Amino acid sequence: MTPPVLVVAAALVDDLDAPTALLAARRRQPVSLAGRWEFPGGKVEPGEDPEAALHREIREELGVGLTLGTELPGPDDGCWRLSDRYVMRLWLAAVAEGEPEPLVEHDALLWLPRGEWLTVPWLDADVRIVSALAAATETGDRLPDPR
Ligand SMILES: Nc1nc2c([nH]c(=O)n2[C@H]2C[C@H](O)[C@@H](COP(=O)(O)OP(=O)(O)OP(=O)(O)O)O2)c(=O)[nH]1
Repeated sequence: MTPPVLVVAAALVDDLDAPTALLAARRRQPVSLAGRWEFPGGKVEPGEDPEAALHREIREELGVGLTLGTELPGPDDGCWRLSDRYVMRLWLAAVAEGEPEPLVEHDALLWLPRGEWLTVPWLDADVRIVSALAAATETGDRLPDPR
């Protein structure tokens, strides 16, 4: 069986220590996923370091530099299973440089205030991840430091 492809993505927030706003990105393609919201990111290339891939993808897709925060580990060997073909790793991140714009893969970006993170139609696999992220970043329940 072919091993799943690793996708890396960023939960971009306004403040890594006390996140309130979360950036959602609306896919423009393929048609089957267009109009649904996701965490910006993409596939890790063969031999590529996952964190380097995340910086590359976000630079390509949103035109910004990142400060990476802690990873939100998932229940599938530390990853989040998206489908038979893909698993995802997700990091909290803040914009270090630039202003996010929907350059390539997306046709809209939205900063969602806390309490409204689930109010847009996320890709199916992302719904439980957004819920887990909201729970993990509630005030007083901080994720551990990344390193
Ligand atoms: N980037 C991203 N992909 C997701 C999320 N949730 C989810 O199910 N996926 C799926 C959609 C795609 O089928 C798959 C791969 O992601 P992608 O299409 O963004 O990868 P990519 O940017 O490298 O794509 P491409 O250049 O090859 O077109 O992961 C998510 O939150 N973010």
